[in-house]
Amino acid sequence: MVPLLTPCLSRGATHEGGHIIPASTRVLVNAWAICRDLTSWEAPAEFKPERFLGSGVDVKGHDFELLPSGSGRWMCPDLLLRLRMVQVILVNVLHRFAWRHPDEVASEELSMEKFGLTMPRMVPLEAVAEPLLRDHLYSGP
Ligand code: HEM
Repeated sequence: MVPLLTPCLSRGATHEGGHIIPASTRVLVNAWAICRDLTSWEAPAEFKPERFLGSGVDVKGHDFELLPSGSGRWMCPDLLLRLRMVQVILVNVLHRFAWRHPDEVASEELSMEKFGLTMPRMVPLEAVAEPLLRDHLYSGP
């Protein structure tokens, strides 16, 4: 995740969410804080992908409560490719391997993030992959 979107400069005076933004103001949108806002999300810090089932909220920049790739003219041009790649990679690794963590680890420890330009994990994720298919299906062409 990228916590702060690309800095913008207001061309004219405007107001947003009760705040006055004078002309020529440098504005940083805090996407991290937006997607943890309790007025939009229930238990935002919990990993609950099912919250999106039937919600109509997506990541393509139309829903301002969730902006992992920004929005509008300056949003990330890689978004659509990335959405496809995530599906292809995830389906492949889940189909071919059973995954588990090597040790007993509390789930809170697993989800901790480190702040920066991007937000890497606090503790690197270790995972053990056990093949689910027959051996010859893992060899190259
Ligand atoms: C997980 C991977 C990625 C994430 C989370 C991500 C996220 C973002 C975000 C949040 C922005 C700022 C959008 C805004 O300010 O409204 C951005 C901009 C941008 N991203 Fe990505 N990005 C990713 C991967 C990539 C890749 C692989 C490329 C290139 C191949 C790329 C190219 C760009 C470019 C060129 C911009 C600037 C767009 C502009 O200002 O016109 N991104 N990205």
